[in-house]
Amino acid sequence: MTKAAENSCELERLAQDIAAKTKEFIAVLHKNGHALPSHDPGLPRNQSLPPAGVTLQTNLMELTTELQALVQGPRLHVHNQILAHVNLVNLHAIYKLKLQELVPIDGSISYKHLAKSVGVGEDVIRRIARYAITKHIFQENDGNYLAHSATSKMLAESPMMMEWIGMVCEEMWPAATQAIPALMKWPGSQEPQHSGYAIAHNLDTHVFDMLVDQPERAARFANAMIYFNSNEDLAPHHLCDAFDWVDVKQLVDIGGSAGSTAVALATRLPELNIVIQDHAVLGEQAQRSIPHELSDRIEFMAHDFFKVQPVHDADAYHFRWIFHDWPDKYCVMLLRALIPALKTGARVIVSDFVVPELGTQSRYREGLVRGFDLAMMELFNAKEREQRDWDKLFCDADPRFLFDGVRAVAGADLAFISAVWGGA
Ligand SMILES: C[S@@+](CC[C@H](N)C(=O)[O-])C[C@H]1O[C@@H](n2cnc3c(N)ncnc32)[C@H](O)[C@@H]1O
Repeated sequence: MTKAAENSCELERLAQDIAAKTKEFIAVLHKNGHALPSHDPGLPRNQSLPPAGVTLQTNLMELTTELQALVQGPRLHVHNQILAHVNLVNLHAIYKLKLQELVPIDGSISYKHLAKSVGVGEDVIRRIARYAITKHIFQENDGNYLAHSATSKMLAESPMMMEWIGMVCEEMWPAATQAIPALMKWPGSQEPQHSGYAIAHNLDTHVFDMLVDQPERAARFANAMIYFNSNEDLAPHHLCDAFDWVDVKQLVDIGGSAGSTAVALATRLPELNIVIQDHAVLGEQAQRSIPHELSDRIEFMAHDFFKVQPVHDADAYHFRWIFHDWPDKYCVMLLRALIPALKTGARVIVSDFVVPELGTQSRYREGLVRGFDLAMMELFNAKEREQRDWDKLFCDADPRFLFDGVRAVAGADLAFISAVWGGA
């Protein structure tokens, strides 16, 4: 078979698979009483799909991404990736001008009125809105009025997602433009301040050390984490299914931010007591997020995780999305800071991505994790790690950490990596 014939077979195979999976997806939605996907803002959203629906959704994303790449051909495929950067210009405008809030939930607003409210020219507002409309964000009525689509309505009703958008547009995006200059300026560096973020924001410390003195930016970072954690595939409660918790009565959640993980664990594990440790600046936000009925089992403690661990003899010490913020040298320091507090058999758990070996998952799924990897590079000169990197980190920190492998939980994007303290 010629190469051209093979490609046409590949296209047809993808199209047939897409048609078959779409049918299955619709059947699952019907079976579970869900509305079919639509851009209509009047239809229900946030339908939590059953596991079969989530799998089909992922399959369809994988297949349609592959179909698009083939149909576009190499030139258009790259061309469209480059053009996509203006999506951030558009989302930044929506965030900054609060357009999602100004458009009434059940009505519309004229461009003229909108322009007056935000103090920007009507022509500019119309251009921003009309680009957004091409991405299914907002819809236009009668040529002069802006109304919600399903997506813009979701933005209006998701303040934490808007915080994430603001964080990406104002903190990460400038950093992204400096990521490669940083690599070239400090080749092979193991210092977190040798990053695109540091150049873009004129910093000589780690991002989190800067945030200590900037409560508003710190709160936006924490809110972005709350948004992430509210997505089922990244929800902290999956950790409950990774281990047998019978013997775990006390856990320290190190770098636990405003407490999403602590609340999720304490809700499902009624015997568990949790200490959240983070910078003092997050204490108030954490106190607010702990429900009254859990307040006798969760406490917040201000603690710098590079200093010696003050909570001795806990059954488990947990780091969620901490190690990927730091180069290896600092991860080893984090583990060593625990040692004086550890009793024999204490478990150290890390909830983080594990980068799959190249080609062992779909390009779509592998691309998501490798995207985080580059984001960690731009922000902190840090990285996501493969399984062997995790093993090595524990080993480099101290051979008495007995690496206990990586656990996966169905439906969870993060993996659960752990080691047991074998020292006396
Ligand atoms: C990416 S966030 C992860 C938050 C949380 N574990 C989660 O999964 O939602 C990293 C956290 O580490 C905290 N952090 C950074 N440096 C720290 C330090 N030296 N001591 C304690 N916490 C720190 C930050 O304040 C932030 O809450």
